[in-house]
Amino acid sequence: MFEKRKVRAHTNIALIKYWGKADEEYIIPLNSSLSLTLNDLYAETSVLFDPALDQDTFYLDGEKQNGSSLKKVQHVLDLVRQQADIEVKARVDSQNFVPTAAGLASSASGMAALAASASLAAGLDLDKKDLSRLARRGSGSASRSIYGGLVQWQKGSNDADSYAIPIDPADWGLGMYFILINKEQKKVSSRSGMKQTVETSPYIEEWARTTDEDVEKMKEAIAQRDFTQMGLLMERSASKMHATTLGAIEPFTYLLPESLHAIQFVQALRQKGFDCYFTMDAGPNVKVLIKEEQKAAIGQLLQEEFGPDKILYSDVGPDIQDITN
Ligand SMILES: O=C(O)C[C@@](O)(CF)CCOP(=O)(O)OP(=O)(O)O
Repeated sequence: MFEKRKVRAHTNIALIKYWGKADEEYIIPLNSSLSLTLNDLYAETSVLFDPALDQDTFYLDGEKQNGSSLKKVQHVLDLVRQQADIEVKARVDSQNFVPTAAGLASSASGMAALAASASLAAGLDLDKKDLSRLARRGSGSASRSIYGGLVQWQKGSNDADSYAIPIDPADWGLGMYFILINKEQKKVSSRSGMKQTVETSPYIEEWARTTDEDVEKMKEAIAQRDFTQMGLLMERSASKMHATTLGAIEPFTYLLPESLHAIQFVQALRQKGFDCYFTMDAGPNVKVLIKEEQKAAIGQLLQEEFGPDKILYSDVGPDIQDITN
């Protein structure tokens, strides 16, 4: 009756950030965003709808999950059951293929892989647009992991028109370094961080108003293959996003002192003539967009400064893949 399906989806890092929801239930964002899908960080998720099960079960890296992570998975399973007109419970197994370094597993790849494997396992054959919409309901940034390369999540205004579209395969020599900052403080999740910011920060309106414009400028820079403009727009977006949290009540920041050190080191490399630009998300790690041709030189300098175990590299990743064996 039902067969198990398995999908691999890759992590994406936003160059122009998604930060804030216009609608919490449908995860409609305040602004459009634009990301780069990465090859070396991905999730593989399998789903089997099984009439013998009396409840959904979810295993993450072999550990049975309960609480909020199970609820997020069940939310996507319920949407799939609605669309497929079935009531059957499912077993979900998800594995994160990220270097053991903490804080790199992203809900984006996991939720995108879940949306695709669950819909296939329920007998639905959604196109990429509808897969992106379904993944979005699991986690906003997951809507972008349906595609490889450079991807825009067009904010839309409702469930039907808020989804990602591929912008550029980015097969012209881009790459990204991760500087892994050790984490002392408990991480504020992106979901709760953006909620608090939307509700209390005076800067959120300006964030939303200017970010759609930033997406258009980024698309122009991509079309021109203007790496410098891409890098500058990316740094401004990350800085603007993190500025909004400092205006929240109560103020908070994802930056640790080591994050600032890393940012200043990246900017110092630029003064020395390297093409490298930073970005940051809802955590202290610093990501560095580079040209693949400078990978060795920049990598060596980063490893010397931060230690080889704190530096990871990924080149550009592909669309989601059905890997049902
Ligand atoms: O990725 C970006 O555009 C920027 C961020 O990573 C933060 F810096 C936001 C990711 O938010 P997500 O985890 O998707 O939130 P959800 O919709 O509440 O699940």
